Amino acid sequence: MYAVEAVGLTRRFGSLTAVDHVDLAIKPGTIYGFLGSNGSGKSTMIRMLCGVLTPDEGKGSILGHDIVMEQDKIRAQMGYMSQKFSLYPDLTVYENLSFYAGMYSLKGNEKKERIEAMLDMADLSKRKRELAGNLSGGWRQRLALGCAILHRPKVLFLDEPTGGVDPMARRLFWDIVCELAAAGTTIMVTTHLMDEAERCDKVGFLFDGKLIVDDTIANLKSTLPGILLEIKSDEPLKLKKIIEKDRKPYIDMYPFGVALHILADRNQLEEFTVFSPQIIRPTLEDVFVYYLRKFRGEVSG
Ligand SMILES: Nc1ncnc2c1ncn2[C@@H]1O[C@H](COP(=O)(O)OP(=O)(O)OP(=O)(O)O)[C@@H](O)[C@H]1O
Repeated sequence: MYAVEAVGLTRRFGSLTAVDHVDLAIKPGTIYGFLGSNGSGKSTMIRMLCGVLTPDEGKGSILGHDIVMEQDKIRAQMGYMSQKFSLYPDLTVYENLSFYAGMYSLKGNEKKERIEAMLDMADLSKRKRELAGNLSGGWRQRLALGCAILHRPKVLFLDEPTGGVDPMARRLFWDIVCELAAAGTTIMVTTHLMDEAERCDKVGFLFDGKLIVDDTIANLKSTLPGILLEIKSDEPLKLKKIIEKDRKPYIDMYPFGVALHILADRNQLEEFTVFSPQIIRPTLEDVFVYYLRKFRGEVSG
């Protein structure tokens, strides 16, 4: 049984199709990274899976339970941390955890134990009497995670959990996420950051509400066609124009920071020797650029 499954899941807002017939099948214990530019539909997808929004078409299930009809069976097994961490700024760290414990119907010793475990996990024991509103970003984020996993959910949705958090706090957060997954929790997490995506077992890439990539990182990198060349240049756009003018053959070509990346077949390599290219291993960003350009029909080769 899949931990998270969707078949043709669709949601419209007026004439806009925010999520467009998305299929997903995520196995238990997976960290699934959900990527895509602003407005591509990631939050809408997660909000449908969490039962906050009703789909217009398609079906979804969490641990085999229908996301529309069986929310009561899902709620106790699912955690959700939204973009705007839903903490109460006027309550202390402890009171926030206590409030969420109440929402999950945790009582007595179990409630106490779980709150202590979360304070420990988030390294917040010394700050348990501080107001949540006074915590800095990284602490607030870990408190929000603590509130979302108090009840030991089997499936956890994290919607851009590390926005506005410094790199050190991000790393700590991800260490916790990886530990949860190693213990069997299925995690679906949205991010804009490639280093975070690299820590996922599988990634999905949404564009205009459509899922255009859905695979393991290793598979995605190994199925990129041809060989990837990097030509360092302060003016990659100018270099691109020169190569286009020379009508050199390639599969795809695009500026990449202070370089030009060219995907080429092995037998096309010698065409580029004059530019002293390096053969490089594709990054996840190269993979997304390729699939996005292919989806838009912009890949020439
Ligand atoms: N409640 C709503 N009413 C109308 N339009 C909405 C609503 N929620 C989302 N949208 C629109 O649906 C599209 C997808 O939004 P969504 O928030 O799912 O994208 P996203 O990929 O999560 O973006 P971001 O990375 O900025 O969070 C956007 O065009 C957004 O404006």
